[in-house]
Amino acid sequence: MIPISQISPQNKTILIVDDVLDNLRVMVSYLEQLGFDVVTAQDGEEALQRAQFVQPDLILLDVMLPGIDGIETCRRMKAIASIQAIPVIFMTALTETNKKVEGFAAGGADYVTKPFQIDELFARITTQLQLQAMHQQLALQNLALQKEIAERAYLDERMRIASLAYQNSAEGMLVMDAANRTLSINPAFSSITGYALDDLAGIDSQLFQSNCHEPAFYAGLWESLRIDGHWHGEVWDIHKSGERYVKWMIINRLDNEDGSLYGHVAQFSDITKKKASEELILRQANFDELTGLPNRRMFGERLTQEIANHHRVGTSLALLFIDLDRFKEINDTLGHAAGDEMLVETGRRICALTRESDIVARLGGDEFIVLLPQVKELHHVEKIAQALIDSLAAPFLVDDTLTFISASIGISLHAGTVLEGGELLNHADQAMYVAKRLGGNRFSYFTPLLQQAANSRRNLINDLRVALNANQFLVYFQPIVELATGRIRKVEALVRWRHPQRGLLGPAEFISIAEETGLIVEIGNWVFREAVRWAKRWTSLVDDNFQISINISPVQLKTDGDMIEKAWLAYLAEVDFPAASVVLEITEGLLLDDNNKTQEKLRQYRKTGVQMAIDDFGTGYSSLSYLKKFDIDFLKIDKSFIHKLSTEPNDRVLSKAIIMMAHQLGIKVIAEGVETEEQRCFLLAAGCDYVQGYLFSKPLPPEECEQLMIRNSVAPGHAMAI
Ligand SMILES: Nc1nc2c(ncn2[C@@H]2O[C@H](COP(=O)(O)O[C@H]3[C@@H](O)[C@H](n4cnc5c(=O)[nH]c(N)nc54)O[C@@H]3COP(=O)(O)O)[C@@H](O)[C@H]2O)c(=O)[nH]1
Repeated sequence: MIPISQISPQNKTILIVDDVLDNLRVMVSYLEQLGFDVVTAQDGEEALQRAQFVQPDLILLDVMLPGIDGIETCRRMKAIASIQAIPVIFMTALTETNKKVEGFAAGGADYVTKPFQIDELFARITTQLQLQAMHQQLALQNLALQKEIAERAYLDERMRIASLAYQNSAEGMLVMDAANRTLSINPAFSSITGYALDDLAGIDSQLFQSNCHEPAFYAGLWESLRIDGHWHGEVWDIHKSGERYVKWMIINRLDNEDGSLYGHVAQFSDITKKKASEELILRQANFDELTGLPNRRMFGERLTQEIANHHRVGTSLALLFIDLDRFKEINDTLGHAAGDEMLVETGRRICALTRESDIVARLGGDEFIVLLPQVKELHHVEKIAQALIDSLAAPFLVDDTLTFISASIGISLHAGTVLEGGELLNHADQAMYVAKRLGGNRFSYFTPLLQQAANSRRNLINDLRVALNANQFLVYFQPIVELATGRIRKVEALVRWRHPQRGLLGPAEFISIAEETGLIVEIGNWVFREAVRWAKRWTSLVDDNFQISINISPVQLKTDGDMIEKAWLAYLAEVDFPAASVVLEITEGLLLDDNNKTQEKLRQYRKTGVQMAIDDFGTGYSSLSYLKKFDIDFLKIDKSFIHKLSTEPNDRVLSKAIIMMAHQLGIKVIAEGVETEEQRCFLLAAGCDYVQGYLFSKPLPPEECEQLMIRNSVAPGHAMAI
């Protein structure tokens, strides 16, 4: 409570509302003498405006006013938020007793009766000001109190949430004092470690010291906590049951307000299962499931490391590529389980003959590899290779049966020259094939000659990559002649590569590389468009039944899923060339391909109207039943067959039989490689439909082929060779 004596008129403003000017003058002069600031108003409306504008500390309000009286003025003041707290003292006449009661009801704080004693007026003013000051003080205290309550509630809520999180966290938590005694643990701690608070309370927890790690590990941990106040990492620990587990743990130092150590808080999660599954994934990615040996991926990594090492240290390293001879037969005759058993035993025998520093891996199938990282003498490599061959030639006991197998080993050496791992492996692979070609059960080195072939192959691959954009491909055409009339009815498109250094190359020199590298897809698409472009031009020279034969590689079919449906048919529509005028030449192998997708694809092509020819018939399975199944239009008897017609009576019989059976199946026959008049006559007599070969023409550049066709259309002949 502020004593009255402390209420000073200084800086206190009083609004006097009275319509009698004399009254106003007397009161203003008196109150100003006492030190108050005074403002005046002469009616209720003016009083309301001034009060809001001036914000006085107290209002002296006459009851009797013109317009709205003092009671109503007070009532309106109490309804205005900005001034409703200002105390109002009514000034009443002696006779207005009833007005006093009304004044209190309207919100008045006090009253003075006119004519008033000056001392009484002062006493009432200061009392109201004092009360006002007390109200304000109380309001402030109230505000502070409310703030404190809100803060406390906020802190309580935070504590509640923290406690909920602590109790329900999936991570184990532990709080320790400065002497590492356990103060508190949460339920997850107990479920991960098996320990309850009673087991640990007050005891030096030794939490971080299960001795699963070397002492230096724990020393490092404590050192980090001491210096950084923080540590995190993987810790192996022992569950109360005695089982080992691994956890991911974060430890933080807790300080008192003065900076001294309070203790530590540790939180951790059990990562044993996660780690085990990570290890399993890593194992599956890097090791062969059957033999447990490193797989191709891991071997590749180790080889790269060893080559880098080799450059640093300057030693030689050797790769031994081991492939079992006739392993397929074992699988086919004894079954895959027996094959697997042999592979496991093969891995064991190889490991038994190598040192720990050597790397043994299974690349897949029956291919194993040994890397000898520090080769000092060549004869040492040979000794190991021979020992491996001898060991693998020893009988295997599979299913209580003694089984024999042998191995071919290719050796590549890395000494001096800078080679990449893949290249080294490739060399060993090539050398292994040489050993195989020599009969197997032996080893062979990667030689300079093989090296030369490998280099030239690599160059050819590089050249092939740019050949298409450099317009180096050409299409030659070879006529296919109707035997009965001697007329050219079809031409076969045959690709050529005009190599900038090596001249004109035939497909035998680059198609297999194009297939291996996948470039055959782009090349094949280009050949198709080029062939169709010329064929369209030639249809008018021959007739509407004129056809263009285009070779298609199995790789094209397998790589570019909907090549024919999309690109080729769209091109035919674009240039308005009928699908039925295109014959796709495929090999018999494709029909026998177990892959349902390939077979389905062939059937779909057939539905588009494109015709199908089986190329090189007679060199493979020669299965006529497949031809019917796939609705084949033409069968091309292979040139090797035709070339032997004059010398091999059996081939003559077979050729006749093939032609007859094909006709019975509604398939037309084309004989390839017809070089002599004798062959032509025989084929004519045997009822063959078409012939193709040097007797009529070699494959020709398009312009020359066109000239030949013009001549042939005028004078069909038997021998047209130019
Ligand atoms: N995927 C693709 N493969 C293609 C493409 N172009 C060709 N090829 C394949 O290459 C094979 C060899 O073709 P090529 O060297 O052009 O040989 C052809 C003829 O020159 C040759 N032939 C023709 N007549 C005779 C002959 O009387 N004697 C003889 N010794 N050889 C002759 O045969 C080849 C054509 O035969 P074929 O294709 O079997 O009808 C070629 O076979 C295709 O497989 C291509 O664009 N894509």
